[in-house]
Amino acid sequence: MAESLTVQLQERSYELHFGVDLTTDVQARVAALTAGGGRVAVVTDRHLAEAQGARLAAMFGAAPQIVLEPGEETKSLAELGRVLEFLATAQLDRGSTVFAVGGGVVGDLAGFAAAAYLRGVAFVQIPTTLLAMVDSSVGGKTGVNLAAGKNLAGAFHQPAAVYVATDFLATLPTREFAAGMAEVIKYGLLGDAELWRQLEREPLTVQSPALAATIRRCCALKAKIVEADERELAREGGRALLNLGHTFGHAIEQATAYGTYLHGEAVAIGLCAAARLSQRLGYLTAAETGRVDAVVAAHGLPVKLRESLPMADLLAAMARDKKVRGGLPRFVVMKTLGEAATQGGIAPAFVEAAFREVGAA
Ligand SMILES: NC(=O)c1ccc[n+]([C@@H]2O[C@H](COP(=O)([O-])OP(=O)(O)OC[C@H]3O[C@@H](n4cnc5c(N)ncnc54)[C@H](O)[C@@H]3O)[C@@H](O)[C@H]2O)c1
Ligand SMILES: O=C(O)C(=O)C[C@@H](O)[C@H](O)[C@H](O)COP(=O)(O)O
Ligand SMILES: [Zn+2]
Repeated sequence: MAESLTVQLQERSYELHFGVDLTTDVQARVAALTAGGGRVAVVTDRHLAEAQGARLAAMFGAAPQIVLEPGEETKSLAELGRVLEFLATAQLDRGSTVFAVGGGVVGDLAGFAAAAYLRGVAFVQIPTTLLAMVDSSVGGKTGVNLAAGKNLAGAFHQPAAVYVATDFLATLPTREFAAGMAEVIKYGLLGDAELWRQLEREPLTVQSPALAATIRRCCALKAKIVEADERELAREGGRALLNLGHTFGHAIEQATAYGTYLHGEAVAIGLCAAARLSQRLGYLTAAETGRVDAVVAAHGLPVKLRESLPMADLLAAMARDKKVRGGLPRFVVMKTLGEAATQGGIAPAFVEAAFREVGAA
């Protein structure tokens, strides 16, 4: 039996359903949609289709399906065009629903396609990676990368529902599970000291009895933040707090052309850099920075760049961060381990020093 949680956003409110399998719940939704005359189409990727093809067939039967190549390169304008053409060929109308079944790449791309197709159709998220379960399937940020930078084109488009079936994780590679843990660690650091202490006491694994409850806890925290600042408009704090570690992390992803680090790995290094910046600003002690490194490493994630990257490339990428205002960067810093804040006016030397300490040249 699925447990649920509502993301309260007036007419855009929706349920997150948590459980194991959830095939019958998804079948029931598809049946209700089609009985009402709606069409459905499925966007997924090749790894998932290979690992969970039987489950996809059980959920969606003969519904039109597009299988994308896995990987961050798929979050592109070219692939967006392909998905839009697929939706048109499948003759989806305004009463139709797109199902995004996969990790954050599928969810971000399919969600953006759903936002753009016919100027907006419904979409449902079925996250199949840890990262997508705790973060990308919730909150309605959709989009693709541009040559100029990460997530530079997109839309806020909330899903109609999210089905979090944790047993999808049984086939997820270990490296991908660890990447999802970077976002879990982020939640602990930005606003859940109890979760942070739990991760410090004992690293979370795919076998942990606490895993399902931890996924729900992260979703509940994200839901609260999104409910308060859906479009990231707050002058301070607000939804931008979910960007902890990302100003550095996105710069690392972009400077390596998305080919070296998974998003979660880049965020992990970004969290370690953000801790160093927070230390320089007088918020964290050296011992606390060490504790951030220790938890990141204990979850199989990098604390430093494997190979040095030119500072100029990283700073150029940071200049395109969405938190920049009037040409000036803003950062998410840790006031303590469990509380974050946004801050502008930080000396560039502090930022560069933090980046150097995690391996930038
Ligand atoms: N929209 C948001 O709020 C938000 C939040 C965080 C991250 N993101 C974005 O999400 C993306 C990263 O998502 P991700 O970490 O899920 O990566 P991903 O979507 O690339 O999936 C990771 C890999 O796991 C495979 N896979 C997925 N589910 C599987 C399963 N159950 N069994 C076997 N293999 C499976 C995929 O094919 C892929 O190879 C990045 O583009 C990032 O920017 C978006
Ligand atoms: O939902 C949010 O808000 C986030 O910032 C979550 C991040 O984990 C995620 O990586 C997001 O895609 C970053 O968005 P961006 O606006 O910095 O591109
Ligand atoms: Zn992220």
